[in-house]
Amino acid sequence: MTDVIIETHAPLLQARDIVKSFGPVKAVRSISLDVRVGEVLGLVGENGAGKSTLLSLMSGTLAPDSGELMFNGSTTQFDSYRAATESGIFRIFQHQALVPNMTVAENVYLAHEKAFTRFGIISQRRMVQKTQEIFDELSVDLDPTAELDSLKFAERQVVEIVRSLAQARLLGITHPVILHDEPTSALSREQIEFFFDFVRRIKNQAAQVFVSHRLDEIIELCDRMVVLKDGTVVSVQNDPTALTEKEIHSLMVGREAERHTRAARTNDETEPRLELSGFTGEGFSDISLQILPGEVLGVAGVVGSGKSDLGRAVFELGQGATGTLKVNGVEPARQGSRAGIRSSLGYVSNERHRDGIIAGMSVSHNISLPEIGAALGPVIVSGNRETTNADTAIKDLNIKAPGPDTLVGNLSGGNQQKVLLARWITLGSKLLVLDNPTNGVDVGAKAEIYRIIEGLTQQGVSVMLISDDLPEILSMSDRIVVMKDGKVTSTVAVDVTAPPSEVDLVAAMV
Ligand SMILES: Nc1ncnc2c1ncn2[C@@H]1O[C@H](COP(=O)(O)OP(=O)(O)OP(=O)(O)O)[C@@H](O)[C@H]1O
Repeated sequence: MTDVIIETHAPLLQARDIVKSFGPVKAVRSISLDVRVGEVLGLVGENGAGKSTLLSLMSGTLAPDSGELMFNGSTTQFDSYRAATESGIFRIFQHQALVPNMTVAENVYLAHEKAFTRFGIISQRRMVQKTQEIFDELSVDLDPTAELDSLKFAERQVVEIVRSLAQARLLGITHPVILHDEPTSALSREQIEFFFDFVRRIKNQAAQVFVSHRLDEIIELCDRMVVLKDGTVVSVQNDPTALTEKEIHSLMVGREAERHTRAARTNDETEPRLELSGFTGEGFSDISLQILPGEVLGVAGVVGSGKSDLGRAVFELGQGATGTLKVNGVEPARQGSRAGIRSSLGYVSNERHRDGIIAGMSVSHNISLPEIGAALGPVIVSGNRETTNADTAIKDLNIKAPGPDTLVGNLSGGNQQKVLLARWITLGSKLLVLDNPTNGVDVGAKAEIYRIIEGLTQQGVSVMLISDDLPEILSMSDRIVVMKDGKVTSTVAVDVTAPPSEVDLVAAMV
């Protein structure tokens, strides 16, 4: 950790009584808050509490219905994200806005090449030099000439933040506002340390807001914390370290989170639901494992260990892979994901935006998609059944949506994730491959999802739970396989009364 002497500053960005509704949904009801240079302000709240809407209002993607934004002491109105960045407000998303096959320096000055152009020629040398200067100043040990692709995810995130600082300087702005929107959800613990260290190091350079569902991270990183509930600020805490996760959660919802404890597997069927032997494909090799009916097999490993590749390959029934894959004792034809669905497999990917959700479709259509997608011929899903299924899912998974016809793109991130899970539950899949299924889901909803998974396993559903969330994998799994460099390096049986510690699991992972 780097020690930084923090200077105190006047508020850089202020929201005053800001209000935003979407039709009947009051996403933000009269919120006022200050963001200051020298601090990281944590923003927490349940799924749908209004965090993303507030960030969109502060960064010009949404206009408030009423209320005002003050930047540097003057009332401001940004009519686009571009206008906000030109004033020095940057939002950093989980899905990085970087260009993979360009160099680090080119990414840092993306869309600002003009500053390095003379007589129509871009001076790469000056761009690299400027990037190196800023890296030196911020003690960033990265090569400006490296291709972005060669960097780890957390390093790319640092490049994105440096870009905000560098571009602000080009525009003559001394202190930008940096809005970190759930930046850690795709990071391993080691990468989180690296990222946090950098965020702390730039405290005096920018005013930073940090949104996360991981309350331990809020306690670890943030100097102040604002708790949102139903679009209002319900609490401002000047020292989050004085609180426990449980206390923060009770501020968020008005009750304390229950820690999930699981009953041991009761199913006594012995024919494996899934059996892999010598299973080899892109990103993993020689995998041998079994999952029994009603069993949760946790798959742990650092980012890049091959666990996500393995999960996807199982769902695709080993298309393009070698070795044995059996579902219920039979080797199915390796025909990809549609055939996987027909073999009663369900899959939640860790990239909900890339291969999960269809934002422009309703909740009910999103839920019935696999049924339609997997069919060999035309299929009729009655509108009534679709609506009933969606109504049930909304109730069971506590999806915050006005109704089954709501477009999924209009739901908060965590609620979109619940819609993805609902697909497979509705379809009655017997083997669920879940890759970080509670990514972006709040603590309360997580407990609901765990209860649902447990209910499914009691009905004989098997689960391959791939997760970077160690408490999740430890509390949900009957057995855990640990992967490293594409191979299974150990298998741990979990005794529900005395599960292994996180430290033991991490030691096996690295
Ligand atoms: N474009 C939109 N159209 C309609 N409703 C919307 C839209 N964007 C957000 N909402 C609604 O506004 C409310 C607040 O959503 P928001 O995305 O701000 O929550 P959040 O706190 O960021 O949640 P999460 O933690 O799940 O990301 C939710 O009820 C959501 O469904």
